[in-house]
Amino acid sequence: MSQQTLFDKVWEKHLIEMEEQQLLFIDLHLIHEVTSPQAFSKLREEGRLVRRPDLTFATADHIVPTGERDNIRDILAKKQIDFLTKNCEEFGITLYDIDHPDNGIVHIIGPELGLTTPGKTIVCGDSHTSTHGAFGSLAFGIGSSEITHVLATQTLPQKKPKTMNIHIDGQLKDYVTSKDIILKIIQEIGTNGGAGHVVEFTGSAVDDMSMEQRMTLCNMIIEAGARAGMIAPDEKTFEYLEGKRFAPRGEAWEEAVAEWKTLKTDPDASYDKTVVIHAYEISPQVTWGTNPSQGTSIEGVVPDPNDLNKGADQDTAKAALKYMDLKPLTKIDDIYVDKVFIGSCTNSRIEDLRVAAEVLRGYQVSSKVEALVVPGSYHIKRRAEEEGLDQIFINAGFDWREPGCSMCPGMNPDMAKPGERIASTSNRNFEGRQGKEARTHLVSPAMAAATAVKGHFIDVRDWTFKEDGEKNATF
Ligand SMILES: CC(C)[C@H](C(=O)O)[C@@H](O)C(=O)O
Ligand code: SF4
Repeated sequence: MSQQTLFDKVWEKHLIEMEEQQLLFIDLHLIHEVTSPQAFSKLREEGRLVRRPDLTFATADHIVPTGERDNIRDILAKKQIDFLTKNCEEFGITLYDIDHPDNGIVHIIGPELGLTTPGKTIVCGDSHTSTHGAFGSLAFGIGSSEITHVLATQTLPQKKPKTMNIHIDGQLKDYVTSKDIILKIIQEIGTNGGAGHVVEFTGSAVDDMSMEQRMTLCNMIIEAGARAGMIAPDEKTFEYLEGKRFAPRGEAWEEAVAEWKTLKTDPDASYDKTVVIHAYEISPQVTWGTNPSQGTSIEGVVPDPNDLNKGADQDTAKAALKYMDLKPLTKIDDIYVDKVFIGSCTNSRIEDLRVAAEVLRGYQVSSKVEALVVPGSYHIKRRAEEEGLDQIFINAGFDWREPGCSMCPGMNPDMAKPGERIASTSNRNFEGRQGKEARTHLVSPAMAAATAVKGHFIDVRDWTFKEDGEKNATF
């Protein structure tokens, strides 16, 4: 039999038709309040039902207020929430609504409820659906008409994408995380570098990563234009999933694991494209521009656009510096921020909160900074509170919130003011993303915590620990 990649195996297993347009069976359809209303309206218009409500799950996350839960931003937002509730009731779909104990960001709750498992095809009307690929599933974002199609038929016509391997070898330096790696990858291959491809991450650095770190990696590969990201399941994947609510149990679990173990790229299978990254060369990253590829390491400086390739690179860098109000050659650690946001489907899981709390313990947020930490789900919130992380954040001067997308998309009351500069653990730094004229710098949770204390970017690796466990910052 011919040698296949992980992607080929999952794709083939779900193929229903192999004509020009290939038709895939969809194992899991996730839904949120922003992109589903139109799709349900269309369904109603056509007099159709949801084909597999048992494979469809919904949550409210984007417009949800993380302070007072009922402080919904505007009439449109209120309508979206009400519509989601009504649609789920009418079509028999499980909804983790605003106050449900399982509520959270869609890409956080899928894995933590065990809905996301290896080998599944998973779709959602949301670009960061790629997150679920960390479990060896084929997971990607879809548009509104595709949502209708999946609701009505549980299938999706697709053109087969190409494959790309990003091989990350070597060991990560302390306090360097998969967020730094993915920012570096996007800098290297560009915001279009993955276009038309499903990326499989391999290499010793990926093997060493926790499931949460892997999710961050897959979450952001979409910012390099890729269709999806995938990582072959291994013992860590099985350990993460065992006992989760919707994960198989008993004999079914044993059978599932045996099948999941076959989900890896065969030794002689080839990819259409391969990129190699050395993990040990990577430092904590900070973006300076208005797309995720415009970034550099914490030891670096804001580039001089004139030093970049003439043409598009120069033009976009010039426009970005103007919007970001940054001068060429400014040292990254000389950039001061007004706000710090720790949250989003990229970096709001328990390990993200733990590392940020570890950096923060015993310190105070700078008096010039407003800081906000938003767990990705109620499960994470409760877990963090059990561990006392909330107290570390609160004592340091952070606001401790209810779960939701919060300041990531600027679609709920958590917004930055015009001109404000934010160190953010989210995934997009586009113009206006976190509020009109707001300026976003993407960083890891550890970097965000250290920046909150100093008031400007700082290399979190300068945070050292005394033997008695007390903090001793060496800056
Ligand atoms: C609202 C939704 C369509 C959007 C997406 O698809 O990514 C949002 O989640 C985002 O991150 O910008
Ligand atoms: S946290 Fe941000 S990136 Fe993730 S789904 Fe919500 S808005 Fe999109």
